[in-house]
Amino acid sequence: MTREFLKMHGLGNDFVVIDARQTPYTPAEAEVRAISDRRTGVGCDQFIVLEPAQTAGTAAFMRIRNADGSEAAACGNASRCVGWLLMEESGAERVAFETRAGILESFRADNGPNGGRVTVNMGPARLDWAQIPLAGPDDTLRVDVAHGGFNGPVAVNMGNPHAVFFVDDVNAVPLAEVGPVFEHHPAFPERTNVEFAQVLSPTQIRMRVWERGAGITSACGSGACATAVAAARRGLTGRKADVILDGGTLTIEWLEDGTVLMTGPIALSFSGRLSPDLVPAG
Ligand SMILES: N[C@@H](CCC[C@H](N)C(=O)O)C(=O)O
Repeated sequence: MTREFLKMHGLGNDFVVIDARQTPYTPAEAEVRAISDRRTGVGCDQFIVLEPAQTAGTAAFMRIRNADGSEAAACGNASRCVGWLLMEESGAERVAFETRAGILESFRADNGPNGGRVTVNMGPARLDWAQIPLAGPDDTLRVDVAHGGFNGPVAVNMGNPHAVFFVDDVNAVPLAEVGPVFEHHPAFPERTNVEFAQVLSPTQIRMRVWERGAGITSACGSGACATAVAAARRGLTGRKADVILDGGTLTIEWLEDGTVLMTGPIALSFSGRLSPDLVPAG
């Protein structure tokens, strides 16, 4: 059976979205990798499957797979895309849906072109070493890892692990070289997303990302949240900041209740049908 899909993105961080609320779909790792492949498949950073809601009051369960087939508990940009889809479907101004990281609430920030800007509450930023998780007790404000002249990142869990390095010049960071080293560093037993951030002002941060399971992407929503939380924890910014990524800008606010709001544009690029050729035999 072939499946219909939507291709969506937030700031160029792109997703194949499959609605499996009526007909179950649990693709194997090899199938996710084949569909995510940009040369031979549809191509995407993350592969999103909407499953039936598991909790009363939620519209769906959002399952998140990285391009390498691994599963993630959080994806900020896909959450904004899925929030928009579910609001379009119901006509409601707010929607709640579930991820492995918990129940998220999303609402429209404005009604601009092609979906406008959408906000999602990503839930609490978790800051204890065991919640990141780190391999052992350490100060999450300056984790004891170093490579290639970079050291002491701030660790934040936004439903998924992040290591945020503050640097003087984000454009000078050899991301493709150092990103995978920190992603697979033994200090992070579940691997980690890796962000390099340059504070431009108390309300503006420039950030580039190496995503766990996907590599360099043009934006990472949970990474932008982690970066804003990390900057506020270090006293470099206030609790609200614009995070400027390669693909555009997200506005992040770390609320006093510990949860994090993220606002930015979403876009629906096209829809299609998966070719059976993309499903590896066996
Ligand atoms: N692009 C995402 C994050 C996707 C998951 C991440 N690579 C992980 O493995 O944790 C976002 O917008 O947050």
